[in-house]
Amino acid sequence: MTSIIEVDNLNKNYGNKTILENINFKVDQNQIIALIGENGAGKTTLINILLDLISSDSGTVKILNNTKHIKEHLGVMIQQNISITRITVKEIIKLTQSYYQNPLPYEEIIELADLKKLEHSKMNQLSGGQKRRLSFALSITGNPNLLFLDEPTAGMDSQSRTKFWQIIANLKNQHKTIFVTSHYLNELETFADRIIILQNKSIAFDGSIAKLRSLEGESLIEFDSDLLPDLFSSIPEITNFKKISNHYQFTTNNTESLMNQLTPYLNAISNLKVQQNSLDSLFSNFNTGDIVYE
Ligand SMILES: Nc1ncnc2c1ncn2[C@@H]1O[C@H](COP(=O)(O)OP(=O)(O)OP(=O)(O)O)[C@@H](O)[C@H]1O
Repeated sequence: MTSIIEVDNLNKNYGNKTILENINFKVDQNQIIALIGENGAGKTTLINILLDLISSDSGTVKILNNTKHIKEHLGVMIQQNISITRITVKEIIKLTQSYYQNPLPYEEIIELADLKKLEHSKMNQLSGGQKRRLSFALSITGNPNLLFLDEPTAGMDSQSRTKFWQIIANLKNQHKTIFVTSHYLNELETFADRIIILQNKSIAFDGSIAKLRSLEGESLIEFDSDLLPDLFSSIPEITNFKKISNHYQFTTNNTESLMNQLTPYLNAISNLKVQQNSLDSLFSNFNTGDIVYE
C-alpha cells in the first residue's frame, strides 16, 4: 500500500530554538491519526510543514506521493477561524466550491456541518463554535481524500462535538484519511486509530491506544488514604505511581494481583475506583517517571 503521508528526518528550528527534531512517520489510507502533545509541543508547526505553509530546515515530506493537483485532494481546518465581514455562510461555501472541479454538493456540505439554519448569517456574526463548523464545511468542500484538522472541536458545544466525530468516523468509512490534533483526548480515544505523541521535540510514541495501554498500564486504580506511600510504591505490578495529597493513582497491567496486594489495607482506603486507563491519564502520566509525588 502506498503511504498517503511520508515524513523523513524532519527538523525545524525557530531562531536557535529547536522545535522538531528528526521526525519520521508514514500514514496509510483510511485511518484517523491523532497528533497529541502539550501546548507548544510543535503540533501546529508540524501540520503547517506538512501543508507546505512553512518550510522545514531539513528533511522531506511527501503528501499523496507528491502527485499533481494535491490541493484538489486535501482539506484543511487550521486553528484560527477566518472571518470575512459581509459574506454569508452560503456565499463563502459557494465561492469555495468554485475552486474545485468536483466539489461536494452545497446541500450535503451544510448538512454535514450542521449549518442549514445559519446559511444566511454573515461570517462575522457566527459564534466561535459555529465558526469552527463553517471552517469544517470549507475543509470538506473539495471532497478531499486527506483531511488535516487542527483543534477542530475547540469552542464547540458537546452536542456539536459528538455530531462532528460521527461525521469524521463516516468520512473514514468512505476511505478518507484524517490527521487531527486536539486537546480533547477523550474524543480522540474513541475515534483515533493511531496516536502520535510529540514530546521533547520528537515522536515519543506512535501506535494504537491498545499499544499505549500495554506499555503504560491497562488499568487505572485510584483511592484516598492517609497510609504512607512506602506501603505501595514498591509493589512491582505498578507501572506508574502518583500521590497528590492523600489521593493515590496507580496504573497496572495486572489488576487482579495489585488488588490482592491492596486487600490488607482496604479498611484504611476510601473512594476506591478501578477503571480502564484513559488516554487522558495515559498522556498525563506518559514519560513523567514511574513515581510522582505532588
Ligand atoms: N513563527 C514563530 N516564530 C517563533 N517561534 C514560534 C513560531 N511559531 C511557533 N513558535 C514556537 O514553536 C513552538 C511550537 O509551537 P506550536 O504552535 O507548533 O505548538 P502546538 O503543539 O501546536 O501548541 P498548542 O497546543 O498550544 O496549539 C512553541 O514554542 C512556539 O512558541
